[in-house]
Amino acid sequence: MIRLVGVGKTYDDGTVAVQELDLDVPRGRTVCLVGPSGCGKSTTLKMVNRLIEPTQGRIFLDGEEITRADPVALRRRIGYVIQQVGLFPHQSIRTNVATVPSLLGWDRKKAHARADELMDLVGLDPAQYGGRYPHQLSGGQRQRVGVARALAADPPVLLMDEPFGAVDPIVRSRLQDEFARIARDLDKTVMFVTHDIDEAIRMGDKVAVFAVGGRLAQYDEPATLLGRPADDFVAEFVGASRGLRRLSVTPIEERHLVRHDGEPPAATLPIGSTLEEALATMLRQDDARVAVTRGGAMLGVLTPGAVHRALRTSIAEDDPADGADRVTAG
Ligand SMILES: Nc1ncnc2c1ncn2[C@@H]1O[C@H](COP(=O)(O)OP(=O)(O)OP(=O)(O)O)[C@@H](O)[C@H]1O
Repeated sequence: MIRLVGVGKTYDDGTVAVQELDLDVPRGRTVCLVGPSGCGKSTTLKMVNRLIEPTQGRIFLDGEEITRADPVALRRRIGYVIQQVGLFPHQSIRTNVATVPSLLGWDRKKAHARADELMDLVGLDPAQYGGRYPHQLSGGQRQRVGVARALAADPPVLLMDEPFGAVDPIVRSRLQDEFARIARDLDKTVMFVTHDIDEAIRMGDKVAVFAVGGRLAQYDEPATLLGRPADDFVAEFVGASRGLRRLSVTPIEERHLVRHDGEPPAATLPIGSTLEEALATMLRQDDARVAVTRGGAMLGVLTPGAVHRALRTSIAEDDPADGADRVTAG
């Protein structure tokens, strides 16, 4: 859907922000660009909607080279969400969300109906918030408005630059979950910039790790990134606790389950849920076991020991040097 081929950007003062970048963002998927400050993430994003022109290489959207496209028409196909949401302070939330439909010439009633529908989608009651002004909302609510506004013209592509950077961790985690659901339900192709590896792993179907100087250090699915970092830089960036981070990307499989005798546990999860969900379920109750089901039928039981073994096995399978021989059954 979005394809960068040999893309580079050297600013006028000689700063090399991005080097020889090849990146393919598949349709309907979310790709997170992550890396330390100044490594060229935002520059990359802005080259896709032509806020910045590359000095090298070519960028394609749906097979069409974007440098040949009219920038205004291009931006209608690409929603853009940034951290400082940039809402119009003297316009109501409803009017803010309806900005793009109004620019596209929709009549006011239709544009406002669309705005209400989108406010609902991002979890803001239009009756309660539609008439308010931006300063009457919390930071998290403003971010939701930013997402709603970017979705208003129903663009197939969304570019998001640290959209949830300015809100507290709890609100942030809710926004991440809700946005992931919306992107999936609406089948959006998303490029998402963050400097937070946890956010990248949580949101990305694939994650591109950038090193300073705009070099792409690794481009892989989250589990591969955690299991097999391409080099020391990536290993350090994903961090020493990458074993823990695997919890959220490792699905429960049948081989992880133990047989149960007697009374089955009350808590259940469908097979394919993550080990993180299993652990969270265990922590919510006194019984530390979870029944794992497929189509309502129980396949077996997950215990804390089984979660530990599953995690150790998955680390070992990816990186035999990291303890394969120490994983024991039982
Ligand atoms: N207009 C500009 N002129 C010169 N250098 C620039 C310009 N804009 C950005 N840069 C430089 O390009 C490099 C990449 O910047 P960019 O904003 O893409 O990084 P980033 O990875 O998004 O950083 P952050 O996480 O801090 O937002 C940085 O060294 C930055 O100082």
